[in-house]
This record gives sequence, C-alpha cells and structure tokens, in this order.
Amino acid sequence: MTETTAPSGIARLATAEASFEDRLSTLLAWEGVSDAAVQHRVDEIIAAVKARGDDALVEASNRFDRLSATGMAELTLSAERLRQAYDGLPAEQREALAQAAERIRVYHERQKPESWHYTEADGSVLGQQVMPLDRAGIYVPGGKAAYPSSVLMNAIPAHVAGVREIIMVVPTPDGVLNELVLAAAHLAGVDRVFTVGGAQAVAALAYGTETVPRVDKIVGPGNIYVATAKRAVFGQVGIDMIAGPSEILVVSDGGTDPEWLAMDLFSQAEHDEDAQSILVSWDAEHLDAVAAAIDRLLPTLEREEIVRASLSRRGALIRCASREEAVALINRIAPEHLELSVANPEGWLPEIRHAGAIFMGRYTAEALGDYCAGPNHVLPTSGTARFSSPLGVYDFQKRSSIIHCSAEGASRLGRVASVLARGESLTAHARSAEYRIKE
Ligand SMILES: NC(=O)c1ccc[n+]([C@@H]2O[C@H](COP(=O)([O-])OP(=O)(O)OC[C@H]3O[C@@H](n4cnc5c(N)ncnc54)[C@H](O)[C@@H]3O)[C@@H](O)[C@H]2O)c1
Ligand SMILES: N[C@H](CO)Cc1c[nH]c[nH+]1
Ligand SMILES: [Zn+2]
Repeated sequence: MTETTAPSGIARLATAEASFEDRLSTLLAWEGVSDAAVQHRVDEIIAAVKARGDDALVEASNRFDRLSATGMAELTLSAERLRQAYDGLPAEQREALAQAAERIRVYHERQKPESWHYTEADGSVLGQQVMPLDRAGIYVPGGKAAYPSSVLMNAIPAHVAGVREIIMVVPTPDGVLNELVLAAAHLAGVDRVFTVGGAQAVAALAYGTETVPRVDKIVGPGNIYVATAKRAVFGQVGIDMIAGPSEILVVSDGGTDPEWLAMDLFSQAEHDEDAQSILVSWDAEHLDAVAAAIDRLLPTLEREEIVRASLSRRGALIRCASREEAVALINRIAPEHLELSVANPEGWLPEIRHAGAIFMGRYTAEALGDYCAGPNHVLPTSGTARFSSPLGVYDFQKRSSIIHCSAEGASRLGRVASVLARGESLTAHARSAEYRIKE
C-alpha cells in the first residue's frame, strides 16, 4: 500500500511500500536543485567580480538585493556602527546575545587542537604545529531571515582559534540592516563587515576587490547561490563545507507530545522553501496524531507560507517497522539535525554513525542548539554528514608537520630513503639522503 499526502501537503511514506526507496531518494535530492541555470548565473557573477572588483560587486548587490548603492563605501560598516547597534539593543536582547556568546565560547574552547611532538631514541623530533588562519571570511545568510546567531556561530570559533582578521559579509535585501546582526558582530569581535551577499560576496572574499580583502577560507551557510559559489571558488580559497538548507530528522517512539514534534518540524521548515523536515516512527497512530497537530498548528505560524511550501516539497512523515529500521534510515539520510525523541536516547548513540548534531531526548528541542546550547549550528547538510563535521575551531586552523632529525636519525632514515628513492629512479632524492649517511 502507498501512503498518501496529508492536508498540510506533507508526504506520508512507509518503508513497507515498494516505491519507498525511490520516493525517499527524490525527497532527499537537493543537489539537483543546483541546476544548469543556477550554475551559469553563479559562474557569470564570479567572473564579473574577479574581473571588475568593486564595480561588479556593487552592481550584483543592487540587482539581487534591490539596492541602489553607488559604491562600496555605502556597503561597508564601521566598527563604530557595530558598537552603536550593540549599545542600542534592548537590555533583554543584549543579555540573551551575551549568554549565547559565552556558552558558544566555552564549548568551543574545549575543541582547541594543540600542537604536539615526540622524541625518538636517536634524538629526532617529530610532531605537528597547529596555527590559526591569517584571515577568515564568514558568510552570514540574510536573504529570507536575519541570523545574529550565525554571526556568533561563525565568528566565535574563529576567535578561539586565534584568527588574526575576521571579515564578515551579510546581505541586506532592500537595504534593511538588522541591528541584532550588527550587535552580534561587535560582540563576537568581527573586524570588518560588508553588506553584500550571494555569489558576489563569495567571489569578493575569494579573489579580493579594491575594498574587500581576499581571505584564506570562507565559512558559513547560505542558499543555493552561496553554496554553488563556494564550491566554485574552492581551491582558490579554503571552504568549510557546503551547508545548504536546514534539515531536521525527528525519530519518535510515540511518547512525545505530537504538538511539540509538529513545532520541531516547523522550526526548520520555516527557514526556507527548500528546508527539509522529516519525522520517523514505527507507531502509526502517533504519526496520525502528529499529522493532525501539523494541520491544526500550521495556520498559527507567522511564516505559514514558507512552512507549507517546505513541508509539501521536501517534508515527510515516515512509518517504519521497527527501531532497527529507524536507525538504518538515520544513517541513510545522514541528517544535519537529528532529534532522538525517545525514552533512552543514550542507548541509540553507538548506532548513529552519520548526523551533524544529535539532540537527545524529548526535552532537547533542536531550536536550543540553533541559538544557545553551545555547539555550533553550522552543520553539514544534504547527507554530507557522512564525511564532514560541525563547523569548529579546527576549521580555522591548519597543521604543519615538524621533522627535526638528529645526525644519527638522518643517517638511519637516509638508508631507507635512498633505497626507496632509487626504486623510484629519483636519484637526486637518493643522493640528498645519502650525503647524511654516516659510514
Ligand atoms: N546550516 C546552517 O547552519 C544554516 C544556518 C542559517 C541558515 N541556513 C540556511 O541558509 C539559507 C539562507 O538562505 P537565504 O536565501 O535566506 O540567504 P542567503 O544570504 O544565503 O542568500 C541571499 C542572497 O542570495 C542571492 N540571490 C537570491 N536570489 C538570487 C537570484 N535569483 N540570482 C542570483 N542571486 C540570488 C542574493 O545575492 C541574496 O543576497 C537557508 O537555506 C537556510 O535554511 C543554514
Ligand atoms: N537551524 C539553522 C541551522 O541549520 C540555524 C539557525 C539560526 N537561527 C535559527 N536557526
Ligand atoms: Zn534553525
């Protein structure tokens, strides 16, 4: 039997259906959204910014963010403007921002990788030196919502890593500045802010313009234009990952209030029409109850239209046969956010191989992680949690290998290297090593 669609538009699937795998694959395919037209537009934007710098950056910002700037001076914010925003915040917002920032800082301090070395018996020293990047570019999305929390999540780990200069870009559609975003940039110690976004901002950070300095690495989430541009400039600069539309996969054992779960699904669906919210349970009645709660609560949402579009395009309520099938689905989907709304979430952990962040138990709403729990909310999406990890201090550092041979060590290793080099017919390598062999 094929499950149908609920009135909200969210798809109903069951693992027992013959068409399940095909339907799931179609739902999960976000890469397909980056079609040839998007790729072509992004390539054109990047080429223009690379060739014409500020002029192309201003033109693209005017066009795609509906601005009327005449030069980059109008799209640059001073440190004084950021401080003003911070000082002007209502006390409640300033306090919430400060609490979130402190919790994010404390969590990321624990991640700090240290340099290390060891000494061999002959006195040779081997190790790894960890150094921060010189200059990081952080992309803060701003097309459909403003993200002060993303300012903190990007800039604080960069600071903890010891990055010398943090450059932030954020679009301001229709020229509307968000005071909380600016205040967060002040609080998180961002050095410079440019109010540009999309592929043009990524290109400016990658190649540099007269005004925007070229950075060593670009981090942060964004829409399809941002993701496609980051992929295109990789190699010219480093990137963290391709963090696309937000996703949530909730697994429920049937014991959580259906309205809580409906709202957890909405919380990510409201980001944008491409966001993905999926609920998995083996309890058929519970799935019906959540479907009913979705229909009931949808009209109460401020962003009802976006949520409806997201749920009907990419959302799903999936009935599986067992806890084991739920685990297999988690690892197949490799979600950005996994909510384990079950009685004993600890018991599930050893079996979860792929997920950006795991929210344990009925009380841990994913939204807490978005703002203030402490871990980073910039997470791998679209199944990339199979091979990548949350944004962290380690993304703002790089490692150099350290090799310091004693005379004895050089002689010993020289014999090994010489044999291998001659085996490769690279005789200058061999002779270089042989000079140091003690007879
Ligand atoms: N993974 C995370 O940590 C995380 C955090 C926050 C947001 N998000 C996701 O980031 C995304 C943010 O997207 P957004 O759109 O709100 O903001 P955005 O800043 O990523 O994109 C807005 C920019 O896109 C460009 N653009 C829009 N339409 C265009 C067009 N037709 N042609 C060329 N360029 C165009 C414009 O330059 C605009 O400034 C959402 O999908 C949201 O779910 C992810
Ligand atoms: N859920 C987003 C990451 O996917 C982060 C965020 C910021 N604000 C609200 N949510
Ligand atoms: Zn969110």
